[in-house]
Amino acid sequence: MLEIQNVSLGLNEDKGVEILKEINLKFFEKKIYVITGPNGGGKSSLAKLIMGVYNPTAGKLLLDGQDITNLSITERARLGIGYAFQNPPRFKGIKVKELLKMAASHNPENINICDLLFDVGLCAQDYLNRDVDTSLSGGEMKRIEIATVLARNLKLAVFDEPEAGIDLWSFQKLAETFKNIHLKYDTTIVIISHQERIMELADEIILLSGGRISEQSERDTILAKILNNDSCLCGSNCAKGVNQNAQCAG
Ligand SMILES: Nc1ncnc2c1ncn2[C@@H]1O[C@H](COP(=O)(O)OP(=O)(O)OP(=O)(O)O)[C@@H](O)[C@H]1O
Repeated sequence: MLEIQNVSLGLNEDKGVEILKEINLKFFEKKIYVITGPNGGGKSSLAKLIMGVYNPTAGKLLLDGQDITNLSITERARLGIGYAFQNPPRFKGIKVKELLKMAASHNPENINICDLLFDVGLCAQDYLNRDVDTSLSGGEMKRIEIATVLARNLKLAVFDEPEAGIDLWSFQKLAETFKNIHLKYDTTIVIISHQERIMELADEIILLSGGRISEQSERDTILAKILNNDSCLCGSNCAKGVNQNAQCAG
């Protein structure tokens, strides 16, 4: 469905510093992919590249065979690629039902906004007329953001650290929400996350470090490696307790 072919991304002025290097990935229909790895590894940059916020300095992106490398965010959104923000924006003066109706405006007959709220664990009666402002808690806002992504009936939805700012209890519910979405909707889901509970939902886990894919495998194989490995994931082979007198390189 979405294919990333040999993509690199340079972000400073002369594009000399590569943040992503020779990335090759294929995302298939109706699967959940979790991208994980150390801070600064390139996860959010990869998400922005899929969205069209960044254009690659080399390589191509194909959606169902169509070259979308140079398409804008809006053009990609029209083709069914969407993104859920780490900190969802609040919209003063807009009610939850209006936000969801706007999101569903391309396929209003097929979307029941009450069902959508139910799917993300919110009671329609309590939330339809709430303002999308700071009166909503972080967890409620995240759920409403996920509901807007679902309302758009996307081919591919990217969620950047959906767990950020969510308390443990709400987090368990959020993980269940993703599970239910996966059962009910055809959307391919790409989640950027550091959380084991989210990684457990994945069909495949992609480990990104130093701008490269250091591993990509089905969930159980890679999860076992991550959880049993006390060496760091940065790709420099630094292991706990080894050579304690070593100076940091560079
Ligand atoms: N606009 C930018 N200009 C210059 N450097 C950038 C820019 N955006 C990101 N970077 C750098 O690129 C690298 C990858 O950043 P990115 O945000 O993609 O990492 P990440 O894996 O999402 O990290 P985290 O887990 O901390 O969210 C980092 O070293 C970051 O400082």
